[in-house]
Amino acid sequence: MRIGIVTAGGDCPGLNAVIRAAVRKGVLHYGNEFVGFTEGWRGLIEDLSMPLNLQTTDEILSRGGTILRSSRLDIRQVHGGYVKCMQTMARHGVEALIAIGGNGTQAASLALTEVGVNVVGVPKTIDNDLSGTDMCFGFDTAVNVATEAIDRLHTTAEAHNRVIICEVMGRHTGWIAACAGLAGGAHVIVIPERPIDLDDICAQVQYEWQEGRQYAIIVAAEGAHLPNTEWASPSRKLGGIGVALAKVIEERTGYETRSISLGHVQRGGTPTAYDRQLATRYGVAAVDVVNERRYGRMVALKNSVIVDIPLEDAVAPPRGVDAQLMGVITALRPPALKYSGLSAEASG
Ligand SMILES: Nc1ncnc2c1ncn2[C@@H]1O[C@H](COP(=O)(O)OP(=O)(O)O)[C@@H](O)[C@H]1O
Ligand SMILES: O=P(O)(O)OC[C@H]1O[C@](O)(COP(=O)(O)O)[C@@H](O)[C@@H]1O
Ligand SMILES: [Mg+2]
Repeated sequence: MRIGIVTAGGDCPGLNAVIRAAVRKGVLHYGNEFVGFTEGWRGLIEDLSMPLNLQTTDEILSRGGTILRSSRLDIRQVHGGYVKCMQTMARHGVEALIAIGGNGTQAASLALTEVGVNVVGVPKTIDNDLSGTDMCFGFDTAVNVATEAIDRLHTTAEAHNRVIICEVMGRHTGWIAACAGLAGGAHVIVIPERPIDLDDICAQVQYEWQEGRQYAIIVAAEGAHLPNTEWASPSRKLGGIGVALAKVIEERTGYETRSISLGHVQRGGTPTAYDRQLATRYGVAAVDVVNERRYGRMVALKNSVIVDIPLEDAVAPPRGVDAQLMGVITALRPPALKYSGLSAEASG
């Protein structure tokens, strides 16, 4: 059987590990042949491809990004987009497609499945919020990068008696903020699942001064909503919430506040060992499902075991930070803090 592979949406570390594993299992155990469609769905629409075999996928396990490149090109905006994808697959003699991507990619895969294309999905999003799976590869790497940054921010914040805000990725959900914030000992964690309560944040910051620490680290997911500002809408352009928060926190508390945004540093570079092994397990499972001809499925991690689920389950609303993790965050702070207005020592 000839199988196509595509990577679409934002990249994340581990995409190459999935590709390598799928190709190795497929070639060595099923006699499959592979073709890689490049630049996301553009590759299928415009017939852009590269050979995938044991040689072209050698030595890519630890490499970040994707040898297939990626894009957010929207098939729905291309006239006859789905038909063009089918025609490209037919031209290459491809019977089935492995689509590695997030909610958008899985939605496109579902639409292709509905018009008769054989697709198996592999879950990918740095935000770790894809429905139907407990974990996406790339997330662990991002959490490690963010944690190291937060560790470093502690010492410089302490040296200058400052509040420092670290803005991390997380469009709809705050998994990176929550996990890196906990791992890095952040004093405040701000996530999109809960509207920002400025009084509460300022109260937590003041607490760090009252207790004698005299500095504070805030980790904020870039998708967090700041009510009554341009950062209120869930559909706004991402980026900038840290700067906005820094201004208002400094005004309200009187403490000098800085903000940094980690941005795409979180998505670049080599995957952690955890992400390499998870991505490899997904790649092997995907090629197994394809060879069993069980299409319209996405491989997933459930309770530490790789399973496969209907694509319909993957396109459900994003999976937010769960109540237990929220409970851990609140367990580490005093229960009833109250913002007492601009602090005397800061204003004086
Ligand atoms: N509801 C949808 N139906 C069909 N295709 C979609 C849908 N949403 C997104 N896509 C396609 O999937 C691509 C990747 O989606 P995007 O959200 O950018 O990345 P990801 O797959 O990581 O979520 C989009 O550019 C678009 O072509
Ligand atoms: O790569 P872009 O287009 O700048 O998008 C950045 C955003 O994409 C994400 O990395 C994840 O989005 P996807 O899962 O759709 O790829 C967000 O966390 C991030 O803020
Ligand atoms: Mg998406």
